[in-house]
Amino acid sequence: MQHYDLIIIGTGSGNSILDERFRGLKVAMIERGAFGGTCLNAGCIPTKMLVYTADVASTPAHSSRLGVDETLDGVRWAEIRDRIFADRIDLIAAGGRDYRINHEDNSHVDVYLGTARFTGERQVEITPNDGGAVTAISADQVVIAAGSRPSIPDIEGLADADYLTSDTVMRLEELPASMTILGSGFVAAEFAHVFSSLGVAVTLIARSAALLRAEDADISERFTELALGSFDEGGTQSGAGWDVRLNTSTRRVEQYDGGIRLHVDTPAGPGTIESEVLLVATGRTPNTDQLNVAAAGLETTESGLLAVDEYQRAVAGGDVVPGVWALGDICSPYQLKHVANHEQRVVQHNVINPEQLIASDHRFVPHAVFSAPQIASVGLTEAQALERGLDIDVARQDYGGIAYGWAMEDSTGFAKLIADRSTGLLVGAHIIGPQASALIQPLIQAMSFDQPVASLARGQYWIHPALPELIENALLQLDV
Ligand SMILES: Cc1cc2nc3c(=O)[nH]c(=O)nc-3n(C[C@H](O)[C@H](O)[C@H](O)COP(=O)(O)OP(=O)(O)OC[C@H]3O[C@@H](n4cnc5c(N)ncnc54)[C@H](O)[C@@H]3O)c2cc1C
Ligand SMILES: NC(=O)c1ccc[n+]([C@@H]2O[C@H](COP(=O)([O-])OP(=O)(O)OC[C@H]3O[C@@H](n4cnc5c(N)ncnc54)[C@H](O)[C@@H]3O)[C@@H](O)[C@H]2O)c1
Repeated sequence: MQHYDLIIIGTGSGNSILDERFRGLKVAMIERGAFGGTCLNAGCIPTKMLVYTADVASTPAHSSRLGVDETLDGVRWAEIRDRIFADRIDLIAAGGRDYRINHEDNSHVDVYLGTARFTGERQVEITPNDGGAVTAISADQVVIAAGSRPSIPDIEGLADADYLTSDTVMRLEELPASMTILGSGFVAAEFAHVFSSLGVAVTLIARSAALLRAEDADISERFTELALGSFDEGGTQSGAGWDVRLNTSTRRVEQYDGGIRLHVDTPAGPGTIESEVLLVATGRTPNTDQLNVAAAGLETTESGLLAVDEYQRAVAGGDVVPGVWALGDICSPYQLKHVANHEQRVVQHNVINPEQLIASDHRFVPHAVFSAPQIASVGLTEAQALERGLDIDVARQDYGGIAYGWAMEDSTGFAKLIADRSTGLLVGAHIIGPQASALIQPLIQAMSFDQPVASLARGQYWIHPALPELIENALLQLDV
């Protein structure tokens, strides 16, 4: 059995571990799919390239409020798709693979294109993609960066239906006339915006009474109102145009010639929903179940995440499993690329500095949902802060109350800040509206560096009359 200093399973965030400090190590890198993993090939990057395109395509729907009448003359799907994949992403993935396999920088690296599975402690067998013979290898250290995959609910008929997931929907040959999206989380919210803006009739199915239920309740409520199209104060940022079915559970899925039929239970009774395609967007499952982790003496949590400590070391039965590290979606409940990147830097440091371990910082993990409108969030929701018994003050500032918000005629967006009276520090920030993902950054910074609300608000200039005045005005309302 070939022995290595280091095995890395997965080339998403795992691909960034190797730098010049690893040149002295003999490394095996294993990848069963496209180089670069989910973010590059089927996640953050292509979705945001589509979201920006959708933002542009949807401006005519909103421009008349400014006295500008626009029309959308057409959408060239094949061109949009190929600009993203054929012209950019697929080239980067192929280039990354070629670099690891052929470049002299990587003469210390063996790349195995196949599926890894543990057979013992730090022992792995690889089934090659090309059908060749299974290879067994071992190493002193193993980094598990094998990510997650779309989870498919156990609904009668679904497994036999020709459904789409985030892995396949972006590469469709043609735009469908209609699409049902099962789920109401991140993926559903982003693709509903993308495909409805490109002219697809989108039906969104939510099991509960609100979309994006994990957000602060005010944010989830506003997003749901807008998606339903029932917000009537101008409704200019509305994602309306989606057919939103709340409190709806799916009993059975049936494929028919030309489409897919869902048999659903709704508050009004049983019914059916038909569309040309079905996108399943019901969460992601960590890939631990496919790795035979028990054979390596590794443990998983109830939700299937690989158990790790704050240094990203695998743990089992409360003890550290020597020489095994993990990062990203395989072990992280956040399932976000910036978290995977952070954990990758921690693992990278710790593998080569075993005497000076550094810990991951998960104190203030932000996220953004790139839908219509955008949402961004960091820290506690109001309900979580109250549950913790914090003495909080809450401020809410509308985009419509600041100069740039007037310029945009925004009547639906707002920022909600939550601060702890006992410390004068922010504990949560939530924004719904244009550029939310960019506007939230100074608040993440303040929380990460313990900057009090008062000095954040008045210890710096805020450019007038720019959009960040939304944040300045919200901060000034806080009585902490
Ligand atoms: C549609 C979508 C949009 C997203 N948008 C965002 C966003 O805007 N912002 C954000 O922060 N996050 C976003 N995410 C989440 C983000 O993509 C992930 O959190 C991130 O890519 C996880 O990185 P990772 O390195 O842990 O795993 P991955 O990038 O998934 O890498 C794991 C790699 O391991 C390989 N692998 C798995 N099992 C094996 C095996 N047994 N043998 C060999 N190889 C194996 C896989 O093929 C894969 O290449 C999005 C996700 C999706 C699905
Ligand atoms: N902008 C971003 O950062 C971004 C974008 C896309 C995805 N992601 C990451 O990918 C992960 C996966 O996204 P997602 O939207 O698939 O998951 P999610 O956890 O955000 O949402 C899952 C949705 O599916 C529903 N659901 C679960 N089981 C169901 C069932 N049996 N029947 C019907 N509905 C069901 C849930 O109620 C929820 O609405 C996210 O958690 C996120 O971390 C991030």
